[in-house]
Amino acid sequence: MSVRPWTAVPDQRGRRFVVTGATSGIGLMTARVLVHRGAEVVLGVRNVEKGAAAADRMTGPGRAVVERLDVSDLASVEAFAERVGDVDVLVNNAGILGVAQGTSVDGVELHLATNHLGHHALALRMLPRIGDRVVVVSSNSHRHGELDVSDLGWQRRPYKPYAAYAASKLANMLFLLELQRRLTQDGSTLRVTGAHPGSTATAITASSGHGFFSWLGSWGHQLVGMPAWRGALPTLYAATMDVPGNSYIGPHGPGEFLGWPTMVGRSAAAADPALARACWDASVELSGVGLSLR
Ligand SMILES: NC(=O)c1ccc[n+]([C@@H]2O[C@H](COP(=O)([O-])OP(=O)(O)OC[C@H]3O[C@@H](n4cnc5c(N)ncnc54)[C@H](O)[C@@H]3O)[C@@H](O)[C@H]2O)c1
Repeated sequence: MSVRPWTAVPDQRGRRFVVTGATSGIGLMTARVLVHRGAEVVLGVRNVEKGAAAADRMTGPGRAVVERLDVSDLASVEAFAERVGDVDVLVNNAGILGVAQGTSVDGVELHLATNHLGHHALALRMLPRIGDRVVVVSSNSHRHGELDVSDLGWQRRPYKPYAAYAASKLANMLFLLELQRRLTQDGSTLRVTGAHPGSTATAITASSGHGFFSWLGSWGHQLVGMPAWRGALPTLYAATMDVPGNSYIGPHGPGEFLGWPTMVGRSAAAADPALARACWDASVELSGVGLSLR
């Protein structure tokens, strides 16, 4: 398959976005490009000083505003969703990888709480005020993910940081599938799209493990990973181009490293409607937030 180079993010004047985790890496670059193309972008960030410094460096006809958001904390998600107002697009980007076993303030395993559950709650709380679409930033690591909905806290299995990351990224894919299914069933025209950045040299490996192999993996990632502008392209494509709901956009090219945004495949588990429903039900139970379009 030949895929044409794409960097032409359409004019975004008059459009409003939320990007979570916009102080570094792919989220920072996504927000920066959107502001450059004329959008107003709400940066949902844990550290508002860092957010303000990032916003100051964004130039263009658009503008960036900073709002506090700890996506691993369901109370913070609720407060953010109440403050943020109407948007066209929510980009669920914030993420952590390979951290030591731990739980969020709500008692949920940290990868699941940050990468999936907080974003599930955020999207569902904001949905009545979203005009166009929700973008789920997942990863092809979802292919290695196994989601045991009866043991989301890793109580009955030995905890493995990368397995927990992959499971949370599979949960992202299942959320994409199930939210789109429910919206379509309810007659909504809202779209849900997914993105896989490809291997990108960002800070995400900085918090993962401290052993030799973690260090080696992190170092290798920095050495061979794409620059953040390139890793942001699938997200920008999924957020701004006219693609159908449930599209999953990633780089097409040699391995994970180069290539231009296009539709890419997903694992069988990520397309399993029964698993998507089970993940949805478990997430609603943990977060207390379900689907309401009003
Ligand atoms: N870098 C890669 O190779 C790669 C590959 C596939 C998928 N991804 C995905 O891309 C997304 C962005 O990652 P990145 O590589 O830019 O990493 P990064 O570490 O540079 O950025 C992650 C951002 O999320 C924020 N964040 C983390 N926990 C948060 C919380 N509780 N509340 C609010 N913000 C929080 C961080 O502060 C940071 O701004 C993640 O979802 C990741 O899984 C990255």
